[in-house]
Amino acid sequence: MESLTDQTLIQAATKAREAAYVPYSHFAVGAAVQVGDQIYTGANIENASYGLSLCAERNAIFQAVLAGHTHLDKIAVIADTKGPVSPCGACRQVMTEFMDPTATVLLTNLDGDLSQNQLQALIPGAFTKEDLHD
Ligand SMILES: O=c1ccn([C@H]2C[C@H](O)[C@@H](CO)O2)c(=O)[nH]1
Ligand SMILES: [Zn+2]
Repeated sequence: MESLTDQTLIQAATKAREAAYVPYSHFAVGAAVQVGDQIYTGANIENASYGLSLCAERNAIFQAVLAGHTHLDKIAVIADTKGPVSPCGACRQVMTEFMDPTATVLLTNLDGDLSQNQLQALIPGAFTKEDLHD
């Protein structure tokens, strides 16, 4: 089995983005999580009560978790932004729960601008379960 390429993961995020429900912001985001040779996808889903909206990244991550995976290898995120899309703080924190600090976060846009990051660079000093209790 050939290993899954970054382009394949980005394509999955791009396809997932088409299902975004964004009647308020009109800002569609797609995300795809890699676990081994499997891919779980998500898009942002908004609500008339704006604060209940959920980002693409968390929808994709939670799909993977619901399928039984709590250790995720990689995530790709795409939106129609000037440069590579920037995940919100909540999503960076949720990535921290299920990905290694050195795991790759691929951020891109519809023009193909791509930034490849280690998660730890996107959320320095992240709060983790190690910070709980003593
Ligand atoms: O990385 C991001 C940034 C924003 N959004 C969503 C939240 C909201 O639905 C819309 C505008 O903020 O985009 C994401 O899904 N991911
Ligand atoms: Zn977010």
